[in-house]
Formats: sequence, C-alpha cells, structure tokens
Amino acid sequence: MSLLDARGLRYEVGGQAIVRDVSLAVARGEVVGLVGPNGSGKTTVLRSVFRALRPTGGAVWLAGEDLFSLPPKQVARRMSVVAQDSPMEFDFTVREVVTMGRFAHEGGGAQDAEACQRALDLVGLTELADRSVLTLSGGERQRALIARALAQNGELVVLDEPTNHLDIGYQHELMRLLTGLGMTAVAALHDLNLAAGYCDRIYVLRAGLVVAAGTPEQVLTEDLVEQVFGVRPHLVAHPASGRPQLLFPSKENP
Ligand SMILES: Nc1ncnc2c1ncn2[C@@H]1O[C@H](COP(=O)(O)OP(=O)(O)OP(=O)(O)O)[C@@H](O)[C@H]1O
Repeated sequence: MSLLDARGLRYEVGGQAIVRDVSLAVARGEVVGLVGPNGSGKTTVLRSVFRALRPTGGAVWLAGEDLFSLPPKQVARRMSVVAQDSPMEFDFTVREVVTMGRFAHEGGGAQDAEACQRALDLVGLTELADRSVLTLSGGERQRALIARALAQNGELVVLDEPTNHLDIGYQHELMRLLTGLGMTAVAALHDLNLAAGYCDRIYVLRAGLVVAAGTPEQVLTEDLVEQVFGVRPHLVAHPASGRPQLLFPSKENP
C-alpha cells in the first residue's frame, strides 16, 4: 500500500478546472518529484495533499485513511510541510520557529529540544539558533522552514519548491538529506536536473494534468521536455551515476 495515494484530484476556481485529473502515489521511503511549467498546478496539487485546500473532486489517502476524515492534529503530526515562501512576520528566534514543528507531538520538553537541535544541525543553522528569523537571508529562512519540517518528523514530507533561495550547495544538501535519511517525500521542483539526480520517480504536470510519470530515465526525454517546457535539451547520462541530466541551449547553441 502507498503511504500517500491521491486519486483523480480536481480543483476548480470560478468554473475553471486548474487541476483536472491528477493521481499520484508515494510509497514509503520514496522521494517523488513533481515538475511542470509555471501555472501547471503543482502547488494546487500539493496543497490538496497537505490539506490546505479541499479538492473539488477526487480523494487523498494517507496510509489507507481518507485524509479529509482524519483529525487535523493527526495530519499535522504525520505530515511535515515546507510550503512555498511561508511568511515569517513575527519576531521569533530560529529555534522557536523550528520548535513549532513539534506542536502536534505529545513528547514534551527534552524530546522536543533534542528533535529541534538535530534538525538545526542537519540544515547547518545551529549557530543562528538564537537569531530572530526576521534577520535571516532568504536561504537561511528556507533552511529554518526545512528544519521545522525535519523536527516534526512526520511520516511524509511535502515540499513546494524547497530549493527556492538555496545556493547550489544547499540545494544538493537538501536533496541528500531527503534521500539519505530514508524519508518519504513529495516535492515540487523546478530544477529538472535536481529531480533527475535524486528522485525515485517523477510526475510531469501540464495544464492540470499528469502527462508523464515514472523513473527519471523513463520520463525526462528530450521530446517530453520540449513538448512540456518549450525548450529542447540535450540528454546525457551522468558519467558516475548513469542518471539522465539535461544540457540546455546556450548562445552558441540556441
Ligand atoms: N485561487 C485561485 N484563483 C484563481 N486561479 C488560481 C487560484 N489558485 C491557482 N490558480 C491558477 O491555477 C494555475 C495553477 O497554479 P499553481 O500555483 O498550482 O501552479 P504551479 O504549477 O505551482 O505554478 P508555479 O510553478 O508558477 O509555482 C495558475 O494559473 C494559477 O494562476
């Protein structure tokens, strides 16, 4: 049984369907990427998955249970979320923000403190733990949100463009964390090479529909990328991993 099983998701706004018929499954231990052009519906699908909005049609199952019939606190405990550009308007310290990831747990002080410290170490923010989040750079802030999700220690991590604001080093660090810690995750990603390098499977969305799904090798073909994104890449196999990587046009090679 998949840990996450979303079937036939549909979402309409003002009579127009922005997500039309999306089915998506994530098995335990899998890291699944969701890619697609701007406006293709990635955020809308993920918001349905973490229950920030109720889809107009379809259903979401978490370990075989209907997500929308579970108590909200249980969902908050079982699912860690890194939403897109979450606002941080209040003068909390980094450690306080990370501790918010523990709110749905019954654990208590020592256990919470330990989980938070571990999360801060994993994202490299221990030295900034007592700084106000209002003073953080975009990348530091994003790492604080990732640490909050890690501290939460849910069965499933849902991430919406988590590498936004992160430099190349932290982008890979994050993907290494997700895959290396054996997490179950679904992430909307804009960088196709990052998705190809780390995801077990990839779903490609276009105009609210899944147009391809499978391993990076199955999905990321030159034709598919050109059809969906309007730019034709040159596909190479990474010399070390064999995973597909895409080389995009340049001035000399338009
Ligand atoms: N509440 C809403 N009302 C009207 N249109 C909406 C609403 N929410 C989303 N949309 C539209 O639905 C489409 C899909 O949006 P969504 O944010 O899911 O796409 P996305 O794939 O995450 O895009 P991006 O890569 O740009 O972040 C977009 O065209 C967006 O403008």
